[in-house]
Amino acid sequence: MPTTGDALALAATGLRTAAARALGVLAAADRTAEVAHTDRVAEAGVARGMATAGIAARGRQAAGEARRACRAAVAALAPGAAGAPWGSDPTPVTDPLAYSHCVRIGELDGVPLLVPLLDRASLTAYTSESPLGFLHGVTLRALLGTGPGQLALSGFDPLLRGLFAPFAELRQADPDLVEAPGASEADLGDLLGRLSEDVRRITDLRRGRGVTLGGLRTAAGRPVEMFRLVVLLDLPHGLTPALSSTLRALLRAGPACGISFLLHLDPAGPSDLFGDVGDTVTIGVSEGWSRLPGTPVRLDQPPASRILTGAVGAAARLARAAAAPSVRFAELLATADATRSSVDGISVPIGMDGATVVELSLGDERDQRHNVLVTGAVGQGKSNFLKVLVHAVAAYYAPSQVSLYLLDLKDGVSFYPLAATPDSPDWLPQARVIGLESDREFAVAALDYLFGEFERRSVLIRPHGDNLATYLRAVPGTVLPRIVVVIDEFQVLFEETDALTDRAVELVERLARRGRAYGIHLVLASQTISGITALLGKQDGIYAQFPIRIAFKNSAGESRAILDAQNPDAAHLRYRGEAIVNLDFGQRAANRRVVIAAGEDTELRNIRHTAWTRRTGCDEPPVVFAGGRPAQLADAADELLRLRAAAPDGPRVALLGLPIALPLRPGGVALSAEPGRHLAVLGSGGRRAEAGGNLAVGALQAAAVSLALQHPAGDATFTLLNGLGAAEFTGSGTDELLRLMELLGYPVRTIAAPDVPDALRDLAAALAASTSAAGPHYVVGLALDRIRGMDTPGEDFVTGADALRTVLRAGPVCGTHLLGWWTSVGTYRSHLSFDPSVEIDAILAVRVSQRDIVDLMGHTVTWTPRDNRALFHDRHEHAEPVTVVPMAPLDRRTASALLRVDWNA
Ligand SMILES: Nc1ncnc2c1ncn2[C@@H]1O[C@H](COP(=O)(O)OP(=O)(O)OP(=O)(O)O)[C@@H](O)[C@H]1O
Repeated sequence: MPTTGDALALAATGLRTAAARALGVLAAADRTAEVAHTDRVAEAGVARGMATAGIAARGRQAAGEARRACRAAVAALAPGAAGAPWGSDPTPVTDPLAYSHCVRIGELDGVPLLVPLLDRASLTAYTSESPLGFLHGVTLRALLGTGPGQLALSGFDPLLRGLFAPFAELRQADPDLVEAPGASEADLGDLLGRLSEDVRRITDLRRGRGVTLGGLRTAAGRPVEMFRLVVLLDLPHGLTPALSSTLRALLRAGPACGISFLLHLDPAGPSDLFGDVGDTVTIGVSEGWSRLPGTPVRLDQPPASRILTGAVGAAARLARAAAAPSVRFAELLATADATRSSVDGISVPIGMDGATVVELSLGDERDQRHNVLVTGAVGQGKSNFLKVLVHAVAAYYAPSQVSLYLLDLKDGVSFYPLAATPDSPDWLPQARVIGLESDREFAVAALDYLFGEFERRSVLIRPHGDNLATYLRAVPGTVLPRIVVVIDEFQVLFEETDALTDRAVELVERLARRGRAYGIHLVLASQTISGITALLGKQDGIYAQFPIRIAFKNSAGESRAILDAQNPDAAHLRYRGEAIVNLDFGQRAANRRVVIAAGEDTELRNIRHTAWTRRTGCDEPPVVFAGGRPAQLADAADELLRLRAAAPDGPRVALLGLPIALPLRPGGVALSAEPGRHLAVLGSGGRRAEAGGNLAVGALQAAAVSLALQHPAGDATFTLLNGLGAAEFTGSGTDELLRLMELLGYPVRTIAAPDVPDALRDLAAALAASTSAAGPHYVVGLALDRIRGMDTPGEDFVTGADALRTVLRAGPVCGTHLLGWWTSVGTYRSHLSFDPSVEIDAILAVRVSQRDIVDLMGHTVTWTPRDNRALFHDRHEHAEPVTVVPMAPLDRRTASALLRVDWNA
């Protein structure tokens, strides 16, 4: 970077060469320069050069070359927008060491007129007009020409003109960059006092080196201290004789310490108060003109407010990015080789406090902490922290030492890469359960499962003083990993007022309170914990089980909610990724400001891959629940093979979907010979493709195919009663079903809607006459409520509905089972007898209202219809209904995948 001296020399050389070459009047130019030199304005050095250039150029027609020379000087002295006319979108410089030695204030005969500023001088402007436009222009130029976050603004605004209002965004980015201007004499005294301190401190830094702050920064190659521009309005307001002399001292000593002043004086006051002090340039501003010796200068128009706010915004963004401290995750993990033992706890590095690496320790001993609460406003680094924590655990602990249960209750994608994906076959072996876009049901199911694990462990560990470490030492060789349960956006668990929330509160409370003894630790993260009403009253009880509090930047209210009523410090954090880490229930004295490591994607991928290749004895991939995706029958191949192998000895199971429970395993209705072993699918099913297509039809297709595969001997028949129109038949993949069943060896007999009542009458008659089982027969009914004539008596005075009831009553014992879908619950009721539950045990409700659910399943059951979910109740098997993800309708891909399976393996 050229120094000011270089640039001045450059300007002078350019000027002289240009002048000499053009006219050979170097002497005259020098004389002009000399004239200018005697003037106080030109004392400021660069202004002198520029004025000279302008005068020389005007006088000698060497404007072109002189201007070129000037341009080079301008670029060096006033980088970027500091020296350029206002364009439409002035941008800040990005070099952290750049600073505005000079700023442009106008033009002199077509030559930019620069005045020296940072590191060199101060500027006094006399004007009786509003000075704000001029001062904002100079301030903005200084800001844009100085490295991001390297110029701080201080001010005095006794008439409350809104001195720094346009710089509010910079203040938001970093409050240290824009101090709120003072207005009273006391404020001015305080400001000048602090500045005197700064000058003393920076003078100490420079001692013996004879350089300015800018020189010191250049020599060090890094930003040592920042520059400060002090804008004082409406002087001599507030200026006592004592303060005046302090200010004079600061004008002399400040610039070399990086502190320059921009003073506005009212011409009605004492004239030329500071013009003779140090390197202060004085100009008078009047209607856009300023007078230099003998030469009127056209000042630049103040920047338009759009330009001003846009440019300040750009500077603020750069300042924010440049200022944020960053810690590389890889540096923290230098020696991670997955060999740590979790017997006595888990300890992993998460960030830095200054030069100290900060570890997070989870354990049960007196000096350890067992559960963690995390909050932070949107985008402040909470998800990054959870990723860092999970990957640090994977880097230090083998799967035999730690198991991770990871639930994301929002649409977050943070945990997505931990499971195998189409692009990368590896998965994180420490992860046992990954819930992506989990809903409350899945989270509660996971907590239920963990509570089962808690009870299992309690039987083993209780005899050993309820202490995991004692137990593991007493029974060497036992593998009992510590469990870390991470729930992101955990407040979703408690959002409703229903039985599920009650269960969630109960489970979280129990696991938080008692899980520690058995090596179960909770990490609960949320944007907000102040609004969790379900925990009101219990709050102290539950949160008292979370000694570790990690608070990213948030509101003061949230800070007090997560830390302590007396602890608003998370609101004062400045950078994203910075957090208060507090191991003492949020007590303010225990606050530690930590820069959490930044988990960069490639680093995280490498950690996962290493963990995956090292996964000895852990070949089971994690259970992945992707709550937003419909279930696919092709994914149930393992379960189908198991059912097929068990088929000769037990009832066949019609698979319908994925019950939300752990272990996550496809489920359905077992069709034994007992009365009532049929299935009713009720509700509209939903037709939107993005909601998984018609899930009622999908569930029935899955039921048919899964039953067929459980009759390896080919000893079953299938009949389809079709109430669907042609378009819906094809659109719902039912033609695909027929094709697949044919290929599997089970051609389906399809009965068209008008023939259904007769077909039912025939079937009822055959069943009534039969005394022994006629062989398995599955009757699949689609849209049975759309079949006309079900109530019309036939020749034998029997209606289709009568025949249906006979089939339901007489079917199971003969191996005949109905799997039927009714859109309307009312029609379903009218087709069956007074109490349908006598005839059909199992109901899958897809898009059924709460009122109908109460009617069908009892008044204690609550249900909100939603995409991709159904409520399943098999009266015979379960006391309570369960939520399931129904199987999606068949398509060509699923059918091909099913055909590729070797069912006889
Ligand atoms: N410790 C950090 N160091 C550096 N950059 C970070 C750090 N933490 C977060 N960031 C940056 O901030 C961005 C937002 O972080 P993150 O997604 O973790 O925020 P969040 O609080 O989880 O947001 P949300 O609530 O929207 O999920 C990240 O993309 C990352 O670039």
